[in-house]
Amino acid sequence: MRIGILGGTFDPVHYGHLRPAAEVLQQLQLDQLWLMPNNIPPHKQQASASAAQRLKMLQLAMRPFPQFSINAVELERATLSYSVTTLQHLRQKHPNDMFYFIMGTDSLVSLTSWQRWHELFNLCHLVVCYRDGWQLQTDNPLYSEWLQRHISPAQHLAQLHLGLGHDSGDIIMVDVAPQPYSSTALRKAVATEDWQLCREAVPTEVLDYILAQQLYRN
Ligand SMILES: Nc1ncnc2c1ncn2[C@@H]1O[C@H](COP(=O)(O)OP(=O)(O)OP(=O)(O)O)[C@@H](O)[C@H]1O
Ligand SMILES: O=C(O)c1ccc[n+]([C@@H]2O[C@H](COP(=O)([O-])O)[C@@H](O)[C@H]2O)c1
Repeated sequence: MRIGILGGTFDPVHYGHLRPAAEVLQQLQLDQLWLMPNNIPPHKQQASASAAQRLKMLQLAMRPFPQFSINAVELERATLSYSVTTLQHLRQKHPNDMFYFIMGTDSLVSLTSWQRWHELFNLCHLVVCYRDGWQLQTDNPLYSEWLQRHISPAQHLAQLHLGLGHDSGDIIMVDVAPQPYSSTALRKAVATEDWQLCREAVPTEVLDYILAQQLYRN
């Protein structure tokens, strides 16, 4: 199987996660899409909502997306959620599957600060979705790697069909409809009662849950 993984803190989940993931699933003709909440984000402060609350919000959000499921492997690990550790584990557990790790351009531009980042190219393909305000600059240490590895979804699929593709190592650049939302802006929007932004960016069931649990009020 070919499996897309969107890792994140999801504090809270929003359409900037869900819609690009759905587009990637379709454009790359993937079999499954896993949402993978982290436990201890390596490069961020600890989440404001608990792991159980972030998981519940994901469960509510994914209902309209039948090919989405949640992989909670990082929540079961008490250490920092390094992606390389997770992908090594997943490759061992699913030796016949191919993994596509999905991220926004904000994550791509800081990839060289990730733990053993170069090993990711032996474990999965990276799928990069456009995110407003972020672009890989020529002076980024990743730039030369990107030049060698980047490919469009159509080229990637054509190579697979011809039997010329690889199990891992491509950087697949996917054009997705821009989603100008972030969890940071949404936490602020809840605190300032900007319900218009909340309703636009978060599924109704998730917003109801945020309000019922009194999350992000300060
Ligand atoms: N609006 C968006 N468009 C495209 N990709 C996104 C968007 N929001 C988040 N992502 C991607 O989803 C993944 C998980 O993101 P995360 O859960 O950290 O959300 P976030 O909105 O970036 O959170 P925060 O504002 O707290 O930093 C990351 O790879 C990130 O690049
Ligand atoms: O492995 C790392 O060093 C690493 C550094 C930063 C982020 N990540 C992963 O990238 C995904 C998005 O992270 P974030 O911080 O934007 O929620 C999530 O799965 C993180 O665990 C991983």
